[in-house]
Amino acid sequence: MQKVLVMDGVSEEGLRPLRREEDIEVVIGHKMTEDELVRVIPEYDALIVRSATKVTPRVVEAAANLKVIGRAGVGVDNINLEAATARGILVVNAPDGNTIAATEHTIAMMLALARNIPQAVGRLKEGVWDKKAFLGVELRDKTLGIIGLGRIGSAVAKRAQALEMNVAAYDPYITEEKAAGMGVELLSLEDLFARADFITVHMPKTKESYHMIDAAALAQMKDGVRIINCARGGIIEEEALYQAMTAGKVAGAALDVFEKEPNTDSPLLSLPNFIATPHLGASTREAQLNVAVDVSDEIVAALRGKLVKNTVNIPSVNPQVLSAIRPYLGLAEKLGKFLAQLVGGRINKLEVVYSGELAKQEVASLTTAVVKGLLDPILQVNVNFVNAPVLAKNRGIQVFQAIDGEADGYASLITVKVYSDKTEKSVAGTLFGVHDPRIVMIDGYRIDTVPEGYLLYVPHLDKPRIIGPVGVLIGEHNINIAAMQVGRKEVGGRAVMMLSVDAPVPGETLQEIARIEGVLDVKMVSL
Ligand SMILES: NC(=O)C1=CN([C@@H]2O[C@H](COP(=O)(O)OP(=O)(O)OC[C@H]3O[C@@H](n4cnc5c(N)ncnc54)[C@H](O)[C@@H]3O)[C@@H](O)[C@H]2O)C=CC1
Ligand SMILES: O=C(O)CCC(=O)C(=O)O
Repeated sequence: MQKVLVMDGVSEEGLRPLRREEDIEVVIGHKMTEDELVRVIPEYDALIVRSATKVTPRVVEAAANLKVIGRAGVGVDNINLEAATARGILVVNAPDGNTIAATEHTIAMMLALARNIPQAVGRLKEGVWDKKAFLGVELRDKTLGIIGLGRIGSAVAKRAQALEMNVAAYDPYITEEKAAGMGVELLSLEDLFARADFITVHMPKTKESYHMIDAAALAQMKDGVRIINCARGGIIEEEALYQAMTAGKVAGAALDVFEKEPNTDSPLLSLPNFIATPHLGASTREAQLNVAVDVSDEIVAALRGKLVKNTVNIPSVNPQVLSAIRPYLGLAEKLGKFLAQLVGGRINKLEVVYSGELAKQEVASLTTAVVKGLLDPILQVNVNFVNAPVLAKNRGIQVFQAIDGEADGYASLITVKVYSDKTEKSVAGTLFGVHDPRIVMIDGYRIDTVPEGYLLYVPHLDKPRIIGPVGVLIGEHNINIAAMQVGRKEVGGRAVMMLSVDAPVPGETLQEIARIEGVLDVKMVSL
């Protein structure tokens, strides 16, 4: 039975995909301190959170059985990705389900800001009919500056255009053509600050975006600018915003998010032209159902080892690419595992070259599979697709990936070369048909070996009275030889013998084989 802990009031209805799995137990958690979460987390295989629960390094460290963390929403800044990745815990999110909710909230905040709606409602509820105090501004013909033109930013742009606003954006990661296709002018940040009457931010909180709107940025803006943040607290420096509002530089601001949440004592809340909501951007019935269903589907897939679409800490692979590379994943991992057992010394470099049909695919996941295979026999920790690249980096192993059109007559070929401080070794593999993996080259020697079970690798000199004695020694230990191939480049030169055996050959037999005249080395490999 796998256990999933669901925090932060994720929609119960949306948990249906999890609830219908008989071998998955869903536990609804109440609000917990970090210490409480640290205490209970070892029991769980999966954790689902919104933004309230902080998945800190301590929580991750304690999570002995955790395989996946699901964020029922977009932003994952409450999850320590570095710690999760190092522990091999997959992090997934639900990036599409609340786009419209956050977009509509942004538009609602902009309109509320322009027409002082929250303040007017407050006065009326106090019994004051005050028409004069709440003179607003129109949106038509005003310039809206959007910082971050992703899912929500573009949906905001579309709605602002319907309100007859001029829409400009700053987003260093999208092309001018893409923005132009939305009828949005892409500007530098300075130009956006200089031109916008309203500014709304829609990017994640990163090192780059943290306090992006600070005193210096505010000083570059138009007098009377209005600012909205329905993305993440911390993008706007709140103290600087407070100063700019009291100085009259900023005519109004609307925040759905604060640097510290919950937040009920921000000085901003005392300003009459400041409005705020308690992180309600995603709080619609529809969005909460969408994100809960999406994240539940992802958790089920992750626990079953199936394709997960919205991975945050490993590259997502689109389904078409995945179906092309999936048959090679096992082979790639075995090539790494094979070399790990052949190469001696401290590994410092790995090269993976893809040829033939595979050279046309996105092969990053195959390289991760090779790294996983290479590290698995070496490390004590659990190596998986999430932590393999980090573990390689931490051990100083440089990983290079290249493509080469020539597949040496095969439909596709994966060639892996490993360098250590003592030696270098290479192996190449292919698939015959769809399900038939083969090692076809070792150190440039042609061979044809099924990468499975126990393999004996014996480089030797190409001369009589070597193959026979090796076979006899193995037979004397009652170990059956299932297959044997020899590869050589020239008669009488060096050659490679590969034997598939039905059981591991004991150490003393390996030593006896090594003593046969002409045998250069002997290694037992288990795949
Ligand atoms: N208030 C709420 O309840 C909600 C908040 N959000 C937040 O909204 C934000 C945006 O979400 P999506 O549009 O779905 O994300 P997205 O990933 O589709 O778009 C983000 C955009 O920001 C751009 N960007 C990244 N760094 C930037 C920088 N330094 N300067 C300018 N642009 C930058 C990216 O190129 C991308 O186009 C996220 O932080 C998310 O957490 C999302 C949903 C609900
Ligand atoms: O779950 C929520 O209410 C917040 C959603 C959010 O901030 C996000 O999806 O990034």
